[in-house]
Amino acid sequence: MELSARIYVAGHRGMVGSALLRRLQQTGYHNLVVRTSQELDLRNQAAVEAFFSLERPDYVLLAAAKVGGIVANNTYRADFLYDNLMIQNNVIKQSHAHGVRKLLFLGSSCIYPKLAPQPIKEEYLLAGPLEFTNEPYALAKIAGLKLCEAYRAQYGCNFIAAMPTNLYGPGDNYDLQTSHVLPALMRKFHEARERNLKAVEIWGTGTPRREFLHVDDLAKACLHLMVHYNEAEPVNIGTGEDLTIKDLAMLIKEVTGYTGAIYYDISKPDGTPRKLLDVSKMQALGWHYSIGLREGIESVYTSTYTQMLTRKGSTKDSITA
Ligand SMILES: NC(=O)c1ccc[n+]([C@@H]2O[C@H](COP(=O)([O-])OP(=O)(O)OC[C@H]3O[C@@H](n4cnc5c(N)ncnc54)[C@H](OP(=O)(O)O)[C@@H]3O)[C@@H](O)[C@H]2O)c1
Ligand SMILES: C[C@@H]1O[C@H](OP(=O)(O)OP(=O)(O)OC[C@H]2O[C@@H](n3cnc4c(=O)[nH]c(N)nc43)[C@H](O)[C@@H]2O)[C@@H](O)[C@H](O)[C@@H]1O
Repeated sequence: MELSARIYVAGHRGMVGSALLRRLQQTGYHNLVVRTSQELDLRNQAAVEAFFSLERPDYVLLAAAKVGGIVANNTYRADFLYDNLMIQNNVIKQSHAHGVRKLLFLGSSCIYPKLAPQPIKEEYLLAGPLEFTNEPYALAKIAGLKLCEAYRAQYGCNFIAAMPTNLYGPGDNYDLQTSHVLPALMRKFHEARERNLKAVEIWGTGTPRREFLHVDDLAKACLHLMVHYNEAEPVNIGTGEDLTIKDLAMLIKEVTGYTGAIYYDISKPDGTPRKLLDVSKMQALGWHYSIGLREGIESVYTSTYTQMLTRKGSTKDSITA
């Protein structure tokens, strides 16, 4: 990608989109195209066509989606399926219609079967039933990666698909009902310490295992793929290491300095028992993560906590959002 190329970052205000924007700017790309969802609702087919006709980007990074944790996915099942299908169908189709040279589609590790062999290889896709709680979202993401594959087969489009593991970092969602586990526990432990609460509630049994990648590492991986990868098959992006939710809670409890008790609400779903990605394909392409989990959690907590103290950043960044 030439530094002068017109690059559209869809979802630039999100956790991933903003990390992509930071990385592109740090790398010297200066012809970047962005729109908020208020300026351009990507579910609106005519509006997306008009946008592409006006802006004619050379490259597209598709990081716009309806995203949330296990309870949000299981609550807003129709919205997670419909919104994500509409967003990706419109952006991928208009990217073809307007001659975009390369598009990166972001899926998720939840596309794989609930009980896939671990670590999960890309070829395990569709080899078994999905996890119920996020099946709508997973089906949308599978449709997105298949649509990229189909445009490549039929029209020769260079549309590639990355499957990131669970992510965290600046700009994460801290709403306790819709967020993912890591930001949720960071907020819960922080507020419990601030309010001197006796105990913190963890959802589920604490036994599921999860892999976590800092979003700045993901952004580097995405740009690496934009430069070095031109194949149809999706590529897993992760650390190749996981831990139990219980151990994650212990780590976040230690980082936040909370000293109270923990209890488990087993009425909440555990979801997939484990979804550790096989990251050998990405390693073969010459990329490896660099931000360790403890280091990443400490840096996110410190920066978010400082922002909250100085009342900076959008409410989304604030622990008390
Ligand atoms: N977070 C994770 O753990 C994780 C893991 C694997 C994969 N991913 C993937 O990474 C991508 C980004 O996730 P994220 O965590 O960055 O999510 P996020 O923080 O919620 O950001 C999502 C972005 O999508 C935009 N958006 C949503 N609906 C839209 C619409 N109708 N029209 C236009 N824009 C819309 C939002 O724009 P506004 O801010 O302007 O409203 C927002 O900036 C998604 O494809 C997700 O599936 C995320
Ligand atoms: C990457 C994302 O993975 C998501 O699955 P998934 O990791 O289970 O989503 P999370 O919401 O991160 O939950 C991971 C695990 O953490 C447990 N957990 C414990 N305490 C909490 C809490 O306070 N909040 C949350 N949110 N979880 C909590 C939760 O029950 C589950 O077993 C998919 O739903 C998305 O679609 C996406 O694919």
